[in-house]
Amino acid sequence: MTTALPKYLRGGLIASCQPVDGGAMDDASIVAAMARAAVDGGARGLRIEGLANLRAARARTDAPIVGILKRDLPDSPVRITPFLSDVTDLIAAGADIIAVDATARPRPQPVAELLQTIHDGGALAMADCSSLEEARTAADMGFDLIASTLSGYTGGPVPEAPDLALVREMARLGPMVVAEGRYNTPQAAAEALRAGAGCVTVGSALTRLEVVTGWFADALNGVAR
Ligand SMILES: CC(=O)N[C@H](C=O)[C@@H](O)[C@H](O)[C@H](O)COP(=O)(O)O
Repeated sequence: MTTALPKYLRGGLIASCQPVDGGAMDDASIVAAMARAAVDGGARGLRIEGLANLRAARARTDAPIVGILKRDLPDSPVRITPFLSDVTDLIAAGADIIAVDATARPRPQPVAELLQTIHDGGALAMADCSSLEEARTAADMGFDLIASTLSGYTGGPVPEAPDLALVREMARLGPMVVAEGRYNTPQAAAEALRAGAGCVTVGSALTRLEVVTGWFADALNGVAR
Protein backbone atom coordinates (compact mmCIF):
# COMPACT_ATOMS: atom_id res chain seq x y z
CA MET A 1 0.00 0.00 0.00
CA THR A 2 2.79 2.43 0.95
CA THR A 3 4.22 3.01 -2.53
CA ALA A 4 0.74 3.21 -4.05
CA LEU A 5 -0.39 5.79 -1.51
CA PRO A 6 0.45 9.02 -3.32
CA LYS A 7 -1.36 7.67 -6.38
CA TYR A 8 -4.40 6.80 -4.28
CA LEU A 9 -4.46 10.27 -2.71
CA ARG A 10 -3.97 12.12 -6.01
CA GLY A 11 -6.81 14.49 -6.74
CA GLY A 12 -8.40 13.79 -3.39
CA LEU A 13 -9.22 15.34 -0.06
CA ILE A 14 -7.45 14.68 3.23
CA ALA A 15 -9.69 15.53 6.17
CA SER A 16 -7.71 16.82 9.12
CA CYS A 17 -9.60 15.71 12.21
CA GLN A 18 -8.10 17.98 14.84
CA PRO A 19 -10.64 19.35 17.29
CA VAL A 20 -10.06 22.62 19.10
CA ASP A 21 -7.57 21.86 21.90
CA GLY A 22 -9.45 21.31 25.14
CA GLY A 23 -12.76 22.03 23.38
CA ALA A 24 -16.00 20.09 23.68
CA MET A 25 -15.00 17.76 20.83
CA ASP A 26 -11.48 17.04 22.05
CA ASP A 27 -12.07 13.37 22.72
CA ALA A 28 -10.69 10.29 20.95
CA SER A 29 -14.08 8.71 20.29
CA ILE A 30 -15.30 11.96 18.72
CA VAL A 31 -12.16 12.26 16.60
CA ALA A 32 -12.67 8.67 15.43
CA ALA A 33 -16.30 9.45 14.55
CA MET A 34 -15.20 12.55 12.63
CA ALA A 35 -12.65 10.43 10.76
CA ARG A 36 -15.23 7.78 9.86
CA ALA A 37 -17.75 10.42 8.78
CA ALA A 38 -15.16 12.21 6.67
CA VAL A 39 -14.26 9.00 4.84
CA ASP A 40 -17.95 8.21 4.36
CA GLY A 41 -18.33 11.70 2.89
CA GLY A 42 -15.58 11.17 0.34
CA ALA A 43 -12.26 12.01 1.99
CA ARG A 44 -9.47 9.81 0.64
CA GLY A 45 -7.21 10.29 3.63
CA LEU A 46 -7.12 11.63 7.18
CA ARG A 47 -4.75 13.74 9.22
CA ILE A 48 -4.85 12.89 12.91
CA GLU A 49 -2.96 14.38 15.85
CA GLY A 50 -2.11 12.36 18.96
CA LEU A 51 -1.65 8.68 19.67
CA ALA A 52 -5.00 8.01 21.36
CA ASN A 53 -6.85 9.79 18.55
CA LEU A 54 -4.87 7.90 15.93
CA ARG A 55 -5.54 4.49 17.49
CA ALA A 56 -9.24 5.27 17.83
CA ALA A 57 -9.49 6.45 14.21
CA ARG A 58 -7.47 3.47 12.94
CA ALA A 59 -9.97 1.14 14.57
CA ARG A 60 -12.78 2.69 12.54
CA THR A 61 -11.25 3.03 9.07
CA ASP A 62 -8.60 1.60 6.75
CA ALA A 63 -8.17 4.97 5.01
CA PRO A 64 -4.61 6.29 4.84
CA ILE A 65 -3.74 8.35 7.90
CA VAL A 66 -1.22 11.16 8.12
CA GLY A 67 -0.13 11.01 11.74
CA ILE A 68 1.31 13.89 13.70
CA LEU A 69 2.13 14.73 17.30
CA LYS A 70 2.03 18.36 18.37
CA ARG A 71 4.24 19.52 21.20
CA ASP A 72 4.85 22.84 22.88
CA LEU A 73 8.59 22.91 23.48
CA PRO A 74 10.22 25.41 25.82
CA ASP A 75 13.21 26.07 23.55
CA SER A 76 11.94 25.58 19.98
CA PRO A 77 9.02 26.94 17.94
CA VAL A 78 8.73 23.57 16.18
CA ARG A 79 5.46 21.88 17.16
CA ILE A 80 4.69 19.15 14.64
CA THR A 81 6.37 15.77 15.32
CA PRO A 82 9.72 17.04 16.63
CA PHE A 83 11.12 13.80 18.08
CA LEU A 84 12.30 10.49 16.61
CA SER A 85 10.30 8.69 19.32
CA ASP A 86 7.19 10.57 18.10
CA VAL A 87 7.73 9.03 14.68
CA THR A 88 8.06 5.47 15.96
CA ASP A 89 5.06 5.90 18.28
CA LEU A 90 2.89 7.22 15.43
CA ILE A 91 3.86 4.35 13.15
CA ALA A 92 3.09 1.84 15.92
CA ALA A 93 -0.30 3.52 16.40
CA GLY A 94 -1.17 2.91 12.74
CA ALA A 95 -0.09 5.96 10.73
CA ASP A 96 0.74 5.37 7.06
CA ILE A 97 2.31 8.77 6.50
CA ILE A 98 4.16 10.82 9.10
CA ALA A 99 4.21 14.60 8.79
CA VAL A 100 6.99 16.57 10.43
CA ASP A 101 7.75 20.26 10.69
CA ALA A 102 10.38 20.78 7.99
CA THR A 103 10.93 24.50 8.59
CA ALA A 104 14.43 25.90 8.93
CA ARG A 105 14.08 26.69 12.63
CA PRO A 106 15.91 25.54 15.76
CA ARG A 107 14.71 22.05 16.67
CA PRO A 108 15.55 19.27 19.09
CA GLN A 109 16.34 16.60 16.47
CA PRO A 110 17.44 16.99 12.83
CA VAL A 111 14.93 16.65 10.01
CA ALA A 112 17.24 14.18 8.23
CA GLU A 113 17.02 11.81 11.21
CA LEU A 114 13.25 12.15 11.39
CA LEU A 115 13.06 11.31 7.69
CA GLN A 116 15.31 8.26 8.09
CA THR A 117 13.26 7.00 11.05
CA ILE A 118 10.03 7.38 9.07
CA HIS A 119 11.42 5.39 6.15
CA ASP A 120 13.00 2.78 8.43
CA GLY A 121 9.52 2.27 9.93
CA GLY A 122 8.02 1.66 6.49
CA ALA A 123 5.91 4.84 6.38
CA LEU A 124 5.88 7.72 3.92
CA ALA A 125 7.32 11.07 4.93
CA MET A 126 5.53 14.39 4.54
CA ALA A 127 7.31 17.71 5.03
CA ASP A 128 5.22 20.51 6.52
CA CYS A 129 6.86 23.62 5.04
CA SER A 130 6.39 27.38 5.26
CA SER A 131 8.38 28.43 2.17
CA LEU A 132 9.59 27.29 -1.23
CA GLU A 133 13.15 27.05 0.06
CA GLU A 134 12.13 24.62 2.79
CA ALA A 135 10.09 22.59 0.32
CA ARG A 136 13.07 22.39 -2.04
CA THR A 137 15.33 21.20 0.78
CA ALA A 138 12.74 18.60 1.79
CA ALA A 139 12.37 17.38 -1.79
CA ASP A 140 16.16 17.07 -2.15
CA MET A 141 16.32 15.14 1.13
CA GLY A 142 13.87 12.54 -0.16
CA PHE A 143 10.52 13.42 1.41
CA ASP A 144 7.69 11.64 -0.37
CA LEU A 145 5.20 14.49 0.03
CA ILE A 146 5.75 18.21 0.51
CA ALA A 147 3.06 20.37 2.08
CA SER A 148 2.32 24.08 2.43
CA THR A 149 0.98 23.51 5.97
CA LEU A 150 3.10 26.10 7.76
CA SER A 151 2.91 28.98 5.30
CA GLY A 152 1.67 31.95 7.30
CA TYR A 153 2.37 30.36 10.67
CA THR A 154 6.01 31.18 11.34
CA GLY A 155 5.62 34.81 12.39
CA GLY A 156 3.49 37.87 11.77
CA PRO A 157 -0.25 37.96 11.25
CA VAL A 158 -1.84 34.86 9.73
CA PRO A 159 -3.22 35.74 6.26
CA GLU A 160 -6.85 35.00 5.47
CA ALA A 161 -6.29 33.39 2.10
CA PRO A 162 -4.47 30.11 1.43
CA ASP A 163 -1.00 30.35 -0.15
CA LEU A 164 -1.79 29.22 -3.69
CA ALA A 165 1.34 30.91 -5.06
CA LEU A 166 3.51 28.66 -2.89
CA VAL A 167 1.60 25.57 -4.04
CA ARG A 168 2.15 26.59 -7.66
CA GLU A 169 5.91 26.90 -7.12
CA MET A 170 6.16 23.72 -5.03
CA ALA A 171 4.49 21.78 -7.83
CA ARG A 172 7.67 22.16 -9.91
CA LEU A 173 9.86 20.42 -7.35
CA GLY A 174 8.92 16.79 -7.99
CA PRO A 175 7.30 15.18 -4.93
CA MET A 176 3.53 15.29 -4.69
CA VAL A 177 2.34 18.56 -3.18
CA VAL A 178 -0.22 18.62 -0.41
CA ALA A 179 -2.00 21.98 -0.27
CA GLU A 180 -2.82 22.67 3.36
CA GLY A 181 -3.73 25.70 5.39
CA ARG A 182 -6.84 27.88 5.17
CA TYR A 183 -8.57 25.95 2.36
CA ASN A 184 -11.88 26.87 3.89
CA THR A 185 -14.19 26.39 0.91
CA PRO A 186 -14.65 23.68 -1.74
CA GLN A 187 -13.79 26.29 -4.36
CA ALA A 188 -10.45 27.13 -2.75
CA ALA A 189 -9.60 23.43 -2.47
CA ALA A 190 -10.36 22.89 -6.15
CA GLU A 191 -8.20 25.91 -6.99
CA ALA A 192 -5.28 24.23 -5.21
CA LEU A 193 -5.52 21.23 -7.53
CA ARG A 194 -5.58 23.58 -10.51
CA ALA A 195 -2.44 25.23 -9.11
CA GLY A 196 -0.68 21.86 -9.21
CA ALA A 197 -1.35 20.30 -5.81
CA GLY A 198 -1.67 16.53 -5.77
CA CYS A 199 -4.21 16.61 -2.97
CA VAL A 200 -5.67 19.05 -0.46
CA THR A 201 -5.91 18.87 3.32
CA VAL A 202 -8.82 20.63 4.96
CA GLY A 203 -9.11 20.90 8.72
CA SER A 204 -10.96 23.73 10.42
CA ALA A 205 -13.75 24.00 7.85
CA LEU A 206 -14.61 20.33 8.34
CA THR A 207 -13.81 19.48 11.92
CA ARG A 208 -13.52 22.57 14.13
CA LEU A 209 -17.16 23.27 14.87
CA GLU A 210 -16.35 26.22 17.11
CA VAL A 211 -14.38 27.88 14.30
CA VAL A 212 -16.98 27.34 11.61
CA THR A 213 -19.79 28.41 13.93
CA GLY A 214 -17.78 31.55 14.65
CA TRP A 215 -17.60 32.37 10.94
CA PHE A 216 -21.39 32.28 10.70
CA ALA A 217 -21.98 34.05 14.01
CA ASP A 218 -19.58 36.85 13.03
CA ALA A 219 -21.27 37.26 9.65
CA LEU A 220 -24.68 37.58 11.31
CA ASN A 221 -23.31 39.97 13.92
CA GLY A 222 -22.06 42.15 11.09
CA VAL A 223 -25.59 42.70 9.73
CA ALA A 224 -27.18 45.85 11.13
CA ARG A 225 -30.80 45.44 12.27
C1 LIG B 1 -0.32 25.60 11.40
C2 LIG B 1 -0.74 24.30 12.02
O1 LIG B 1 -0.32 23.97 13.10
N1 LIG B 1 -1.57 23.53 11.29
C3 LIG B 1 -2.09 22.32 11.83
C4 LIG B 1 -1.44 21.17 11.31
O2 LIG B 1 -1.68 20.05 11.58
C5 LIG B 1 -3.57 22.25 11.96
O3 LIG B 1 -3.90 23.06 13.09
C6 LIG B 1 -4.45 22.71 10.77
O4 LIG B 1 -5.79 22.59 11.16
C7 LIG B 1 -4.26 21.90 9.50
O5 LIG B 1 -3.01 22.22 8.98
C8 LIG B 1 -5.32 22.16 8.43
O6 LIG B 1 -5.41 23.52 8.16
P1 LIG B 1 -6.80 24.29 8.21
O7 LIG B 1 -7.37 24.07 9.59
O8 LIG B 1 -6.46 25.72 7.94
O9 LIG B 1 -7.68 23.70 7.14
